[in-house]
Amino acid sequence: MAPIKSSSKRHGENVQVTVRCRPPNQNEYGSCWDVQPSKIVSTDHRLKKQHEFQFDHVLYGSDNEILYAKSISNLINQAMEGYNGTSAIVTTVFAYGQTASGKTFVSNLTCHTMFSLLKWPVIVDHGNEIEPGVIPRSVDNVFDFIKKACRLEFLLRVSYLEIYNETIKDLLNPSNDNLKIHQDKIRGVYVTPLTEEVVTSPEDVLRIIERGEANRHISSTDYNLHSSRSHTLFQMVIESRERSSTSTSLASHRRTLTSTGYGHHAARSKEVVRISQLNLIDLAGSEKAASDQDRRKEGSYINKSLLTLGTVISKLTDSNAGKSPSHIPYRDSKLTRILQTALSGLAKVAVICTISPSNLEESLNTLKFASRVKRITTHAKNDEVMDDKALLQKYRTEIVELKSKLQSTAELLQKEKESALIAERRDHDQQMKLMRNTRNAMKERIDHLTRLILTSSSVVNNDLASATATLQQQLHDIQNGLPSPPADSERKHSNASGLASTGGGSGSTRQQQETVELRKLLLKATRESNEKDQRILALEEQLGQQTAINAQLETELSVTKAELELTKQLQAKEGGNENKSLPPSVSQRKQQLVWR
Ligand SMILES: Nc1ncnc2c1ncn2[C@@H]1O[C@H](COP(=O)(O)OP(=O)(O)OP(=O)(O)O)[C@@H](O)[C@H]1O
Repeated sequence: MAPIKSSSKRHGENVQVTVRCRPPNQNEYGSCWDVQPSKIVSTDHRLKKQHEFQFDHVLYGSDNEILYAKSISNLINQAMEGYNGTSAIVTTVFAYGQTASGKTFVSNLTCHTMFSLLKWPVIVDHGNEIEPGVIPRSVDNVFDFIKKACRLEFLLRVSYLEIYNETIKDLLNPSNDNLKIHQDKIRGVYVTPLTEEVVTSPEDVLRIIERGEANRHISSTDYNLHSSRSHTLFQMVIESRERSSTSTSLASHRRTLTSTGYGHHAARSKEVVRISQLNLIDLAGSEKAASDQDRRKEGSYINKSLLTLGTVISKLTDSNAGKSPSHIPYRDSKLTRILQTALSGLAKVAVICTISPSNLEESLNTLKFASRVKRITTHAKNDEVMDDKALLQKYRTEIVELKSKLQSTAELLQKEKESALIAERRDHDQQMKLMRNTRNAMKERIDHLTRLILTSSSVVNNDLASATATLQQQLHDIQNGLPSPPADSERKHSNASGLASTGGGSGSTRQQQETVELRKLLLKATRESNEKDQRILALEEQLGQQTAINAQLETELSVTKAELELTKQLQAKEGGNENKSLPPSVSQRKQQLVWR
């Protein structure tokens, strides 16, 4: 992916070097060094001559706050805002020194102290009281900066790797233990495939470091109880851009997409995403041969890569001093290859060299290394990148696109909802109509069936209903002064009784007559019905009595049969006449049964 726009400005400056001499531990007595604010002088008479070195800062003791404030803080702020207030840079901080001289104490990556470090207490680490080191302070600084930078927006991603025995391992994904180094014009030298995690709080960062620390090679050696057996690189990529370009409105998005190019400066500058890189490196320390075989093997890899680092620094110093440029062996070790961008002068670099107070020879080597590094001139490259690799830009674009999609989806959804409501209402109406029709049909069917089933009361009701209807009709006719036609019942009754309708009598008289006749009919029907009911009741009672008698007879019959059987058996024994021997009760019962 080619960058849309990248601009570079160069400002030459020396690497910033700080030397810190740690206090003696319980096995050490006194110090071979006289430490002054920016100068360190050897005081040991074993040396043939006195050595004196000048650095940006020379410190003694354990105060990490002063070390951070003097050597690092400024650099981190520059990384965040872009120095000269215009652009972003690559910043590399590394700690260099012999084993057990205090490099890890400076960077302070000890995982079990990480979370308490955020609260800035005095921590006890391996029995020593320590303060938070460069890494937690830098993380805090980064987030403090973001809090105050109202006109900018940021996106931070971090990675964490180690170089152990010349293989590169992803500390955030330990199964990825043979990472490769690549280089291109846009990204410079980079390691791949390396896990990068987007972070949004200091806690996020420290949690990630803690995860990485758990996978790092740390062992006990002859010189240090918790010795780093690998070089580690903690990297934070800081993307930033002007907040005015964060407008995520659809209109502005469309303007951006349809813009014919980025030629117009104002329009272009709004879209610029600056990418800074902050590299915090904790080197393993040079050491003499260890007694343990594994430690010896690790030590030889550590020493070899540090030696290559020394050679690279020497060659760089030579070329900076105007001597004919020679081949710089960056590729001779993974460490120098990874540091190539920083060491070749395209970064702002701060080196913290640590020395032990009593180790003369090793400390002298460290100080010589430090003074060589001090002579290197770097040219921090200001990258203004409009590249679709910039996550910030990518995420913003995605947000705008998603918002636009969300809006159209919401509109579509609303329309769908409305048409669904209309359709639903239509369906509902149809269903209601259908149900109403079904209900009516059912009602009609019930009425019809009810009418078909005749009962005494239904018949009486029918008669009453038709009589009532006739009466109502007649009443209606009377009220309207119309001659009322004779009712069916009346006609029947008249025919039956031989009376002929005169047709000339007054309406009310005829009406009264008809009413009387009807009443008679009703009374007769009711009487008949009552009589029938009574007859039925009497018959039911009779039936009940008969059933009871039958039951009694059944019982008696079975008793008699038993008695008969008994008698027969007795007769058979006695050999006598049947009639003669029948008991009187049995003969009587026989007669009763016959009679019944
Ligand atoms: N400035 C200091 N003040 C007090 N104690 C210190 C200081 N620097 C280092 N120490 C202590 O010295 C011991 C060794 O320090 P540290 O582990 O940081 O050394 P190192 O250079 O990282 O060693 P290695 O290269 O073996 O990892 C630790 O116990 C540490 O607490």
